Amino acid sequence: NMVFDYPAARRDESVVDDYHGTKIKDPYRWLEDPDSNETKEFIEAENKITRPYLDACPVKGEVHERLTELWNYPKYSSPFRRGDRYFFFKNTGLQNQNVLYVQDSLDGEPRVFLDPNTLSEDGTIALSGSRFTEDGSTFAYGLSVSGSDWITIHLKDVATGEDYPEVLEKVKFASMSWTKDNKGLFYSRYPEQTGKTDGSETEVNRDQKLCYHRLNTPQSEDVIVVEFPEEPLWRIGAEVTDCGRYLIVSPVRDCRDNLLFYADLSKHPNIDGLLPLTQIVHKFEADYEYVTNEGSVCIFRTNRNAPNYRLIKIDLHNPAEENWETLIPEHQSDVLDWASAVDHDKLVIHYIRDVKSVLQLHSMKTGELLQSFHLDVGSVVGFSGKKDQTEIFYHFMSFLTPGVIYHVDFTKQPYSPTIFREVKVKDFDASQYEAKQVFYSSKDGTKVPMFIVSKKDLPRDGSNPALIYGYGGFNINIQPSFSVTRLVFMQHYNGIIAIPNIRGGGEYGERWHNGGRLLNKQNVFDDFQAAAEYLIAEKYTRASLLTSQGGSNGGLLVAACINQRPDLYGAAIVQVGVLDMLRFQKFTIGHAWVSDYGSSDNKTQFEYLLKYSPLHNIVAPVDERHQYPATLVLTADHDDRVVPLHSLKFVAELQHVAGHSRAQHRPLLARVDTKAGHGGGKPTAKIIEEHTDILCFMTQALDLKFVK
Ligand SMILES: O=C(NCC(=O)N1CCC[C@H]1C(=O)O)OCc1ccccc1
Repeated sequence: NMVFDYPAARRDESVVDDYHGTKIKDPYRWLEDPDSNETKEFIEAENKITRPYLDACPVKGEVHERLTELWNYPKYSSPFRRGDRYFFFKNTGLQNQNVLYVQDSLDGEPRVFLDPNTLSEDGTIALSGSRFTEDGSTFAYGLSVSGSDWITIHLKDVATGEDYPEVLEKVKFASMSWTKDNKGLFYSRYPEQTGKTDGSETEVNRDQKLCYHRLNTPQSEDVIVVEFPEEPLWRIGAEVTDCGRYLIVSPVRDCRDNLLFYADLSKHPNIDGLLPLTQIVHKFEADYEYVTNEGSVCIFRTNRNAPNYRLIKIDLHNPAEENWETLIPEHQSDVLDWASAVDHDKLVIHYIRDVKSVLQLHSMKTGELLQSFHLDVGSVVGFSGKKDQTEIFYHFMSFLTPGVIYHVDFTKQPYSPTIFREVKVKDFDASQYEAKQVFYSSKDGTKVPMFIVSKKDLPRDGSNPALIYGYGGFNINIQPSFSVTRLVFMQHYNGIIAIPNIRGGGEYGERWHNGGRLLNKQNVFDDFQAAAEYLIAEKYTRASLLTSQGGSNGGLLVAACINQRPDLYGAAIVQVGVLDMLRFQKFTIGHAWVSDYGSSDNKTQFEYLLKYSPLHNIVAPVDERHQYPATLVLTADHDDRVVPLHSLKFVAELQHVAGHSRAQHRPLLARVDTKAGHGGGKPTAKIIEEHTDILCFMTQALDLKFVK
């Protein structure tokens, strides 16, 4: 094995924090300053050892070439009507950013409406959020640079394609919603702050305001319409109702539960100051999401007294909870994932049943089931339709289906879906592969579902490399999806893909989320470890051929799991991970994550966090069996969702504690990208580079054979 000369990063033993009486050292605190020369030199030194290791992979060329040719298939979004035009996103295959097209009819000649690829040479400027006016005459769109969460909002005249002169700045986590008179836009923004706001800064995001922008005026004339000055960490969501009369305001303080207010816009034809709000939900106890309304009666999707979610009706003119009515009651096992009004009096409802998508049509008046739309095993990954439209489109995908877009025309009975568009991947024969779902037992006996995908008829003798991917948090559901990179791993390495739907996610509603957060967080790691043990016990693979992979909260998962059970994995891929659990809330939007993690400001939660925080639980391997798996930590300089300092401090500590141990032969490396962020909006070229490096890391670390 190559011996690694890890950078000798300075350890400042003088940095000691006192958490409720417990002293905790933080010797790499200096790595929290992204602008210091010392930090820049550290990053350079890390890339200097990682780059040669990855480039030494003998099959790097083949992997890159194979990823590129498989990636090169046309990708489409569902078409959507705005005003009297249709729009859809398309990528011919290798374009860095998807292109927005417009057509005058579904089979009309598509014309480029907005091509973000023209905005930068390297594709690092991405479209991030957009909203058409009700009449489809104006298009508000956000642009993000180098993967940052910060966007600037631009306004385009749809007929001429010309941008209005103003640009809205200091926007992040913005809900955008036009008034139905097409004259102005509600959006959320942060105040001017000292220092950079380009996504490379780590300052806390605070004091978000809801503003109203009149089209064709400078941002300086915008009006603050809603603010909660005594709650600097709240983010303010807002949406104009379908009828245009009300503004629904939903403040959120972390990543679950919101309050509800509304403003009656009919009483304020001139929006020139703070809007008087009527509060209808007064406590952070549940999620409430506006679906549609009929007059003053609004339909919300909520988990209030319904962990699997339900639809309720709230009359804004009589909003007390005792007057709320249930429109669609909670299903005892299916999770109500989203609902959308269509064709005036119907609702399209998406359920998740054992991690698979179910799509149904219900009556908006009675809630009764009208019909189901048949789906194969897989996921609905896109949808378009509106209350006043008589058609819908939905986009289906699965592990072995790259994408099918269905169309339902409600002007014709029966409502039967037709295939609007089906994409194929060159020389991919799905019949060579199989995707199945198994249920395995976790440490506490909980049954956890797991998808296993691979070539058919692989030997069950532990000789196959496997890749186990997890997330486990924030009520997020990891449903089946099509991935070219996983296809390369299956096709050319005889690899097995395993995706356990571990607790912390929302696959089984709020109970599943609660079972994997706060003081239950260890269940998430136990579920993941049990999945790895299952794969080994069932002889799908063996520890030395098993790679674990996760990003962000999933990066935390992978890092915590290799600390606790380094013997279970041959390699570990820790992408943009949350790794310093004692300090995450101090940077950018980290404070929003306390709903899943708790906070070190709370003694009980501190003691729990300290037990699994990746940065604080690195131990030197006592023997080769307990050496860390080959570990690749990835981050990027404009990640302002999970700031890079997490990865830098973690890899410095890992190299210091484990890297210098005689028992540690496997590499412990960091790959720090530039002009890149948390992942959203990443150009295709950068994605292919990164996935090539990950497959090359696995090839080198596990000595895998690439078969043609
Ligand atoms: O922080 C998150 N989401 C959670 C998130 O991005 N997390 C949570 C942990 C690390 C990282 C991840 O897993 O991607 O989004 C910011 C936001 C904007 C508006 C309203 C609420 C929240």
